[in-house]
Amino acid sequence: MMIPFYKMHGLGNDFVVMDERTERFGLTPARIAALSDRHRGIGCDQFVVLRPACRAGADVFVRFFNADGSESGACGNASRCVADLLRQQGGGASSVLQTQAGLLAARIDAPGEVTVDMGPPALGWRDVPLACEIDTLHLPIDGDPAAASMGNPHVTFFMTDLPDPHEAGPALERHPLFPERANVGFARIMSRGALRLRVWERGSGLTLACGSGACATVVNAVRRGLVDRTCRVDMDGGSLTITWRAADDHVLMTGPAVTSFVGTVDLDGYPS
Ligand SMILES: N[C@H](CCC[C@H](N)C(=O)O)C(=O)O
Repeated sequence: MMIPFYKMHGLGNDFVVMDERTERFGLTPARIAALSDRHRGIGCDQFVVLRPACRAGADVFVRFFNADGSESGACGNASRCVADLLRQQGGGASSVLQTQAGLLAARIDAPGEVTVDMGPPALGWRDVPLACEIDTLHLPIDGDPAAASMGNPHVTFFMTDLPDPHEAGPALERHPLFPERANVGFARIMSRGALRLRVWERGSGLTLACGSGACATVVNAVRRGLVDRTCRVDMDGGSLTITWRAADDHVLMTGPAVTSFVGTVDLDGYPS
């Protein structure tokens, strides 16, 4: 069964996008993980599935899956890519994405430049979620991190020298304090308007960029009084501009979206 897919990326955080708006392809977690494998499959950080929207005002329902097959409520870089894909398919400059974390408004600012309203952060311990009632601004973990949710769990360590995320990332991703695991951000403040970030992502490992991680990191940095509400986030793959808007508590994320290629894959060769 030959199925088309789009290969896309946001700052090198890459995706396979499959469109199930008219037909289902039996995309189980096992099949998604096999397709996401960089040696035996197509290869990607996240696998994105489009479904018909079922909430009023939404243009499409988008589901995000990590390379290990686990599902996430949010994926900022992929959200920008889906918005650009809708534009390529004849949509206008504005679209609304239905996600597990809520409705996201997206706007094409210029070709390949997209702003997504990621909605408000969730800052309570149950929201992240954490395993017990704890102040999310100072977690009882070495390095005194903060935690926040952008529809997915993020823990942020503020440091002067960024470590190799491969060293501490895997254990922190699965720390007992995070019952749904966590995306682990390592951030260095450069000024009131800029920070450097590397993220060990839940279910995918180190990526070149993490959109929801950039949002959560700016939120946590503002909460700590370290940066202003509009901040540039520099990651290995490039930079995003994040604004945590005081007027409505929403977090806006602006950055690129790229279609690398379109392909087809025979799903019969992958486990169901
Ligand atoms: N690994 C994340 C999902 C992808 C997030 C990242 N790629 C982004 O751009 O937000 C999680 O399991 O919550």
